[in-house]
Amino acid sequence: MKLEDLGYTNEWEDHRKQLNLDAFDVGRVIAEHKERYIVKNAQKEFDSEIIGNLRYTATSRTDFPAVGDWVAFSQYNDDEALIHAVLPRKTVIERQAVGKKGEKQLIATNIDYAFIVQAVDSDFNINRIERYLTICHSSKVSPIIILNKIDLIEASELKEILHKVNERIKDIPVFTLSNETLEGFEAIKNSILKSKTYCLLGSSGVGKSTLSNLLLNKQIMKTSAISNSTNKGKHTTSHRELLVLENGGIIIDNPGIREVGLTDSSNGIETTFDTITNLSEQCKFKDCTHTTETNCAVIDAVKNGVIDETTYQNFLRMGREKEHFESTVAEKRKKGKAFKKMVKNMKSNHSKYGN
Ligand SMILES: Nc1nc2c(ncn2[C@@H]2O[C@H](COP(=O)(O)OP(=O)(O)OP(=O)(O)O)[C@@H](O)[C@H]2O)c(=O)[nH]1
Ligand SMILES: [Zn+2]
Repeated sequence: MKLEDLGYTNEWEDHRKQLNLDAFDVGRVIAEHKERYIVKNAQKEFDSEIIGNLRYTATSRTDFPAVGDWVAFSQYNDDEALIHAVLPRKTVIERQAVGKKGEKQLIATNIDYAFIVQAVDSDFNINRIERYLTICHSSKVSPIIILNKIDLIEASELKEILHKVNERIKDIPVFTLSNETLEGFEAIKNSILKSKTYCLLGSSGVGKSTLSNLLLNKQIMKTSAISNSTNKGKHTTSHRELLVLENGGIIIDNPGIREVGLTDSSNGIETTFDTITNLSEQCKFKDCTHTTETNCAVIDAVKNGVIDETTYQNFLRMGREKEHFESTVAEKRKKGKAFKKMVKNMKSNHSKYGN
């Protein structure tokens, strides 16, 4: 195996040189568990942790390595290593941290393509597809839609679903699949590119694990415990979340990807709903919210049936969520500043009174 087989490119090599990390080895994080990481290079896997300096200078969770990251590391034992730096990320999939408003949590990095998996029976929901598309666009990950479980519906129903999808979603590949009969499987497998990294997005039960097991020929999914020579209590996860497929594609199958929420998606929403964005240039008011204004090109388009009512509702809802997320971040920053100011005042008072 070569580093390239894990997805390494000249781009990262250039970064490594620019950052003066030549003295270190480079490897990819293939699993993470409680701040311990499995880092893989061309030769082997290392049970790793980050150096203190990286820990102390970290200002948020996103400064820590995540599955998919390229890291500069130094080996200190047969199979143990220290991570010194995370190389710049090409793409990032993140979500709002559970229970922590406004804080982001990395789910996986350096993913090239995301399979958005949806089951055509009970789970099928075009709004949800759009939601995942938004996440992909804001993460700079290229989406590919997979409509799974086609064995559970009639051909005519599938035709209808495909029609709906093609009407609402443009320029994105759509595959149909049955993990059960394997219809459509070869086409998906053959579309996978060597040394490119893929992930699977979608609700629970849509068939993501079944598909990745099929792609992996199953054997590789078996979890094998990492070396016993590592200290007790420091044991890392035994589950690899990044795996190389037989045909050279790389897959990240990661439980964190479930329930991916909407964080600040910069212009992700705008990309998915580019019709709406284009139209909004024709609105009478520059800051039109497309909700109650007169001479709003978007509302008119909805009335005339140019824009689907659900797409419009989705657009408004995501806009509200994005706003909410941004305001909680702003609030946190404000609180942080106020706290710092208070500390500073306290300190200067102390020095004034000679304490
Ligand atoms: N009929 C049918 N059942 C399928 C198909 N794909 C998966 N299933 C079944 O659907 C159930 C859920 O599949 P999983 O692969 O575990 O779904 P998942 O998306 O990984 O779900 P989580 O692990 O909860 O995220 C299992 O019982 C599968 O056997 C399919 O194409 N057709
Ligand atoms: Zn408007």
